[in-house]
Amino acid sequence: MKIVNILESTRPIQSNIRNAYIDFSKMTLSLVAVVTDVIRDGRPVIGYGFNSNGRYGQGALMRERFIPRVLEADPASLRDETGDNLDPHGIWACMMSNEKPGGHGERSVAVGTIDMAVWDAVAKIEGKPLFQLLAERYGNGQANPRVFVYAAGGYYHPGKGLDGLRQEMEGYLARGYSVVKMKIGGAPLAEDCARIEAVLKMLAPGQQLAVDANGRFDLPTALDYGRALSQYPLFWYEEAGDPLDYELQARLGEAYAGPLATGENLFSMQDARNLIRHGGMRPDRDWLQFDCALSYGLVEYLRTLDMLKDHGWSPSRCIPHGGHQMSLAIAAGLGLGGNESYPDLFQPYGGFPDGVKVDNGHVHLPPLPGIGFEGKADLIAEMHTLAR
Ligand SMILES: O=C([O-])CC(=O)C(=O)O
Ligand SMILES: [Mg+2]
Repeated sequence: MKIVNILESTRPIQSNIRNAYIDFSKMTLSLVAVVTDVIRDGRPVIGYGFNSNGRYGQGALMRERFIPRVLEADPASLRDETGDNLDPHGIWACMMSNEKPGGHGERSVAVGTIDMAVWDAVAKIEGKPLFQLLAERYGNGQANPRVFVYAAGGYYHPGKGLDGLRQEMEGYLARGYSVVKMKIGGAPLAEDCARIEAVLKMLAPGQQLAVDANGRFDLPTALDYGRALSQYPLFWYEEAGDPLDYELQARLGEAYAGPLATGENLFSMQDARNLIRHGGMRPDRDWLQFDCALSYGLVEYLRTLDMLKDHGWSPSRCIPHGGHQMSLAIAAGLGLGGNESYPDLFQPYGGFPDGVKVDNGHVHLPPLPGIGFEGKADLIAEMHTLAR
């Protein structure tokens, strides 16, 4: 068996929201299809992938380097030891041939997006859900398809105001989420505190709020916010400072007792390891948000999970950024703490298979072959425009 083609296309996911750092008025992503010559139910098996919001489409890199390397390789070097399926690790090594170490953000999104499509194809060829395949190959053999999810939103939005924020959060809570997240750092501290208090007042026992500064603060501002936020029972305080400022993260962790979260903008095992080595993150309460779709894919994420284990961290402290089904599958297969979701944003890419309901902050993944994209009608329709 072999890969016969890899297609990519840049697709819009723009909206008029804003976080503390960027607006999403021109946001795009790359959609990828890995077409194989394996036939199932009379059709070729095609794996699909896409990158998470926040980093734009990656077509140029894919077309110039990563796709030709795979298509020009000896197909035998990309198969697993059975010869009947692809080897994601071999394909990853092929994509990364003639690439120097370091500088990960330059290519980690392009590689991670193709890697997602490869895993989708591998699980479909095996005829099982990716979460089950992962539990069998890398986990304890037993997947847990019930996964914690939280609702991310609470963006700054022209004319939104406190009423708009409350309405948005009410919608998430009514849909069964128990944790909701909102942006901070895009308004003065006093205004952000008023926004936070407006949401906290709506929460019932067992429901919690997380806040996300998107890397906006210098150390004094991160600490000022930390002092103000410590009066609230927050689920977490996310990405206070620049993602690569491990010293800031460590100083904040000494001053702020509540849970901190970060990692969505760390794009390799080595960067994640620097956070663990130097960022003062606390394995008993903090959260790690590395997103495989931005950071070289699941092949690299497996290395990151190994690194975490070596440093005494449980995979249950990981709740990835991005709100895609790939991380849901990893969470169910390998025991992550849950996954982000954007109930009303970045559609049709985010979310769950049709009919999956959030119940008490959890979803139950249906046993669809692959990552599960075929279970989401609007998403698979978009994917079919690329290849079917
Ligand atoms: O606003 C964004 O860039 C997305 C983000 O930080 C998140 O989902 O945590
Ligand atoms: Mg974030």
